Amino acid sequence: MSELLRVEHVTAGYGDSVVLEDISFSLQEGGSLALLGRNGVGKTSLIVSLMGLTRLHRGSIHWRGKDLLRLDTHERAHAGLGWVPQERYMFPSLTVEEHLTVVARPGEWTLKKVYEIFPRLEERRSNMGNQLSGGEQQMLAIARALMVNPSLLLLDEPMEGLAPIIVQELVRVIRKLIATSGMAVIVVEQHARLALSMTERAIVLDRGRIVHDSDSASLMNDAEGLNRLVAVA
Ligand SMILES: Nc1ncnc2c1ncn2[C@@H]1O[C@H](COP(=O)(O)OP(=O)(O)OP(=O)(O)O)[C@@H](O)[C@H]1O
Repeated sequence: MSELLRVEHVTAGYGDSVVLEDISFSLQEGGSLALLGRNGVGKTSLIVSLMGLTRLHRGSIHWRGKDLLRLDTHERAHAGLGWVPQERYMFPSLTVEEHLTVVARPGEWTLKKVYEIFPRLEERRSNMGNQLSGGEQQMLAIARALMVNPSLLLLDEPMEGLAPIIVQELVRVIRKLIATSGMAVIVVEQHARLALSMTERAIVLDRGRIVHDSDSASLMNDAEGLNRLVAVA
């Protein structure tokens, strides 16, 4: 597998304030990474930095060997970064199906295939964005990102605020995406064990720095370390 993303010594923030310091990691095509850490340590800031929405003070980001920093957010999306933000940004005046078709780009992911993995969205295809439950909105947010046919899916706390049964359903879908789609995934999650169970590798942030980098299975098996790093229940 070849390298998809390489982040080197990235220091970034908002205006003059620095919230990420000296971040380095890489991701292979089709790879999966859990991005963990307590509240406010910089997980979302790292995701939005990949999309070009923070101020980069130092460092470099390469995408398939090319300088990603030269591209604006829109161009990064076109290059294959599929971002599912924490806020789901549904449009009240569009139906489920319209949300999906307006962004569609050619590739493996079609309306039919997206409905296969999210049958609930097919049932709701004519409902408006504001007529969906939180879980359905999250499914639609992921489905919408898939319709763009990204090479990397960035999931920012996809399970947040969802009922356990919906969490189970989403975990099943995300596992399947990671295992079978050839698409790379970075998942930010408060539920550390859940994220570790879905991914190959994990990094943990603390106050804007990477304090742990390993394969997900070994962090999962290190209950004490995991508790120290992310204070899991
Ligand atoms: N738009 C912004 N402008 C200024 N500071 C921000 C902005 N967004 C986040 N921050 C600050 O950056 C730091 C990291 O926040 P971030 O949201 O990246 O952390 P997080 O790990 O994703 O937290 P959470 O789990 O609560 O979402 C925090 O101190 C936060 O206050």
